[in-house]
Amino acid sequence: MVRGCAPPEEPSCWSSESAGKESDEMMEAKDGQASWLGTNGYGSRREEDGVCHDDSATPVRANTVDELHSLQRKPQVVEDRHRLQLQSISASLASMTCGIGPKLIKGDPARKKEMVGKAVTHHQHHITVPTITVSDSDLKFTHVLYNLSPSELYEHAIKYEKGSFITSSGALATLSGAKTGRSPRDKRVVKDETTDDLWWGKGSPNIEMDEHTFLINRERAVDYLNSLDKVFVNDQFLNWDPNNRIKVRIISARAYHSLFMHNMCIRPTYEELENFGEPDFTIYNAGQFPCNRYTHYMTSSTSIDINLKRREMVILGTQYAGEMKKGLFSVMHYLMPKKQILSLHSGCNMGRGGDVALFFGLSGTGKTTLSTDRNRILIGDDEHCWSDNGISNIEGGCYAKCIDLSQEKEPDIWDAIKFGTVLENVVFDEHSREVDYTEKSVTENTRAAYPIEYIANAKIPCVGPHPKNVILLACDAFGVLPPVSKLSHAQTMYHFISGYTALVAGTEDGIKEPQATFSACFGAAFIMLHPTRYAAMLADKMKKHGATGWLVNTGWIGGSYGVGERISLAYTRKIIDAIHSGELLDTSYKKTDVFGLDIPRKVEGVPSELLDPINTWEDKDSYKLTLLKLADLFKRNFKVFADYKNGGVSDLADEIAAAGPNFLF
Ligand SMILES: Nc1ncnc2c1ncn2[C@@H]1O[C@H](COP(=O)(O)OP(=O)(O)OP(=O)(O)O)[C@@H](O)[C@H]1O
Ligand SMILES: O=C([O-])CC(=O)C(=O)O
Ligand SMILES: [Ca+2]
Ligand SMILES: [Mn+2]
Repeated sequence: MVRGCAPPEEPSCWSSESAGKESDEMMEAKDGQASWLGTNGYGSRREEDGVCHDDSATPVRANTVDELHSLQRKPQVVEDRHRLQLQSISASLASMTCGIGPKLIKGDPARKKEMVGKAVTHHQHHITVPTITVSDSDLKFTHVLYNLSPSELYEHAIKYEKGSFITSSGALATLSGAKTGRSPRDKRVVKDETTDDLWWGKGSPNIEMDEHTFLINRERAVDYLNSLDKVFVNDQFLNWDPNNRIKVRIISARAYHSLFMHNMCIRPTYEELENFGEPDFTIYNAGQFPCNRYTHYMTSSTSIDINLKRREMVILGTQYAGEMKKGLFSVMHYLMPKKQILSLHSGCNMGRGGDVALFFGLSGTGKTTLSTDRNRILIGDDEHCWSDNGISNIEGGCYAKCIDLSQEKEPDIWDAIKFGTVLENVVFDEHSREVDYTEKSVTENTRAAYPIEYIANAKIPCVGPHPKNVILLACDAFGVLPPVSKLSHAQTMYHFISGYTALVAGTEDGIKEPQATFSACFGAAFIMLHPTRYAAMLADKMKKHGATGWLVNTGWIGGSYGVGERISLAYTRKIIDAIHSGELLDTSYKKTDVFGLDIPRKVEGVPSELLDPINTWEDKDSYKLTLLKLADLFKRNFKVFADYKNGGVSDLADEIAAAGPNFLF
């Protein structure tokens, strides 16, 4: 039995409580034969007719299997507030052209049949919007599956979504469909009178769209969602800082999407949900349905559209769940700086003594891997805010890369992959359901999304004091950046604005092998304002709170990609330990040519010859050429920022530009 509870109309002797009492009595009765025999109550043997009946257990009071099943479930109490929730959801799903929302019923459409003969309205609350019916879609009901639990979402996924399976660890394996990474080229932002301060034009991730086209796509998504039998609705929060938290609503067609967001956003308590009211931002995820390529601004059948004025986002033509996560992150990159709060594409953890470290870096550089650390408390793995009160995580979950995941190297992430976790695009044994993390046959970008409390030493609530160390992670496929260097203030800004890495395969659609990339603020795909605006805020906060900047190369040593190899995670962890402990603050340093980086001569647990990359390259000439090549790429990339006058860091601009590589080519 899932729950030993009876429907409220049944006498209380059917409750689990009295069932428990009965068995106690039976235990007592064991000693005294007299009371054991001849009793007629449940739980005893009757021998009056000379036949020993096998009914020593309490018989079930049900005439059919269906009735028995109905006893399993504790019905939800339905009250007036559910009507308000449904009204709010119907308003969210209102079509622009007819101005009214669909008729909604709360509950699973599959349970309709079971309910026949029962008091359906006890379980399924519905609202109807008074209207003169003009279309067939107005005649139907849409079932709303509101903030379902992981167990319920598992059942929906397994029943209705191809490719959904329970793996041997209990995680839900699922497929994200044709897209296995984000599609930044298909992202659009509505340009209107409220978005003058956004970063537009060359280098910006914000490709413009007009309001009318947005509404066309919105209508397409809403019509699609309303045509379905059922939609999933998640009402959740973003940002653990209670003063700056926002309420988000995600309307989607797949249990996979609903479970993903359940894990990734902050889960409201029962009381918080009672008082949720209207969302601050709504996502319409109609990912299975394409956009119409004849629509203006559309260059493919995928479109991810953000409208800041309407506080809405529409997803068409991609089921990759990361679009929702990172779409909301873009929104936070717009909203938070307006309140002087810096939004960051970074991981964050804290030592037992309260020292906080930020881990910046592009996709695949190690934010999740390195912020998840046995010896430290995890605040978050990917998206944070830095306000006057300190750091807060934006999310309620983590999103780890799984390719080549091993229990030995990443034990905490391994342990987090259990019941409730969404495993995207992994390959598993058909029978044992053991996942093979080395398999890339669906994609290299396999992922696990789990609630943050699945990491044993997570900090709940996910907030912490001002950071002491700011670690910039780069996965340098050229293999010329040192494994670790200490940065001056200007160098920290230079490398933050540059946002260099060698993008690791897969996270962005179409990238199949590492290639050098510059992405301002280590997240150009998500920022909304000009990069210098975020950099100025970071400079200010680091100065004010005395944080030290570090550049850590989690990429190649001993040669470029193809010749050398990626530095071992074990060494990188030793380097990070030395930063946290303060060991690297008082060690001796030497300055490198070209980039002018200060590299330590010694790090506990790491062979010293690794610390200067020239030592690990066999071909020294090739090393020098590669170093100059990378430096040149840095210079070219930085030119657009050095020329930029309106970012608010003009006094700093020269100093920052001078902190980049210096050489004659
Ligand atoms: N030396 C190393 N340091 C860090 N990570 C390493 C190292 N060597 C290999 N890796 C692997 O690189 C990957 C880093 O991915 P991770 O999930 O931490 O990326 P991320 O920065 O969080 O990216 P995203 O923003 O896309 O989530 C992991 O698969 C990790 O096992
Ligand atoms: O958004 C994603 O798909 C994964 C991620 O964290 C990133 O790319 O930074
Ligand atoms: Ca991550
Ligand atoms: Mn990320």
